[in-house]
Amino acid sequence: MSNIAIFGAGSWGTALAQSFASYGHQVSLWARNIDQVAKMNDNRVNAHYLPGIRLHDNIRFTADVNDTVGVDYSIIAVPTQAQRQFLADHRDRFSGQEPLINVAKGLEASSGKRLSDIYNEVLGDVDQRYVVLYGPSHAEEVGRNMPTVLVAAAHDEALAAKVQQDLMNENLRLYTTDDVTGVELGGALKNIIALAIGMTVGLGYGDNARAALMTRGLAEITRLGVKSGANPLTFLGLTGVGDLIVTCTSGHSRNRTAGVQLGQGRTLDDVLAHMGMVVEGVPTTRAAYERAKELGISMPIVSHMYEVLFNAADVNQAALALMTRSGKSEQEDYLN
Ligand SMILES: NC(=O)c1ccc[n+]([C@@H]2O[C@H](COP(=O)([O-])OP(=O)(O)OC[C@H]3O[C@@H](n4cnc5c(N)ncnc54)[C@H](O)[C@@H]3O)[C@@H](O)[C@H]2O)c1
Ligand SMILES: O=P(O)(O)OC[C@H](O)CO
Repeated sequence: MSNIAIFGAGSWGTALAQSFASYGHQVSLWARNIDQVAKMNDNRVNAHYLPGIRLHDNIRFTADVNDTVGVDYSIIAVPTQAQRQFLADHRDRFSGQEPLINVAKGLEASSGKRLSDIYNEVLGDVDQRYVVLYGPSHAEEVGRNMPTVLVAAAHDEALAAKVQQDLMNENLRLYTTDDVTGVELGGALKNIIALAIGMTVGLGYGDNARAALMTRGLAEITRLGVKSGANPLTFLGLTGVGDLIVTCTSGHSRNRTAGVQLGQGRTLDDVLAHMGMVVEGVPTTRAAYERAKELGISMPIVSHMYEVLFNAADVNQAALALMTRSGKSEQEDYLN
């Protein structure tokens, strides 16, 4: 059994802590907020982020990162836009040898960078320690040990295999891959499509529109991914199609929920102010839009989402513009 530190006691960090602790691992769950740590210690519940679940006795709570030195794995569940500062603030803590498992999904809005790039920039070359653990997974289910299947991606295939061997349990099956780029892009970009799907729900569109958006959204994700060096097959796997399906169809999805509210006519500021949880698709839309421009690739859904989110474009007009683009061959432009 492993000693695991999890940084970020939001819904995802807490759910993973519960899953690992339930199967015998010792988990230290770090939160930046001392009051939250005190409450979790007293009540063994994360009332805001994962209500209704009694947290396992193998989890200890701390607000001190240095209280977690010497663990076998560090898992970072801090939201994407906060990770650069978080790593920089605690650079010494992360200068050890243990694998660093990132579970946040997104691209940095200010730079368009993937999280593996940010880790290398802030901590030095950590490619041989870096793992990304993604796949179709909502905290509300993982926290209840409901069957879930993820992918551990690492440049070092032996490391991915070790994570699989050490952390897999009967309700959390892990596959491995060395396609870090593909996994990171699939997990980040699906959030934009979930926002778009939510908007169609809010607007009262039907199932046909949602199936089309998921399918053509996957084409855009694959196009950006392959241009960035990813394996196209990754986007047919758990961190591509799999994550797209769960986020676009589940009532648990934060991005889809935010999209529904936008489709109902609420403003972005209002929606984000009342979500109470991170909506990674919003900053990632900005990053993906800029990346697509840089790489010279066509991402029409992402472009219209950018206009709707950041330039107050009308969402019905955006849908009409997508529907009335010039006729295309389905496969011809798939990767261009
Ligand atoms: N919730 C899920 O089901 C789920 C599943 C898979 C992946 N993820 C990913 O995990 C990441 C976290 O998502 P979440 O759902 O737990 O978010 P959340 O909104 O539930 O929680 C975010 C947590 O991060 C903390 N935080 C915010 N800014 C911080 C900072 N500057 N420094 C340190 N801590 C900070 C908050 O206090 C909170 O504890 C996201 O990238 C998300 O895409 C979430
Ligand atoms: O579906 P969301 O928007 O809550 O995102 C959470 C996870 O990334 C789903 O795998």
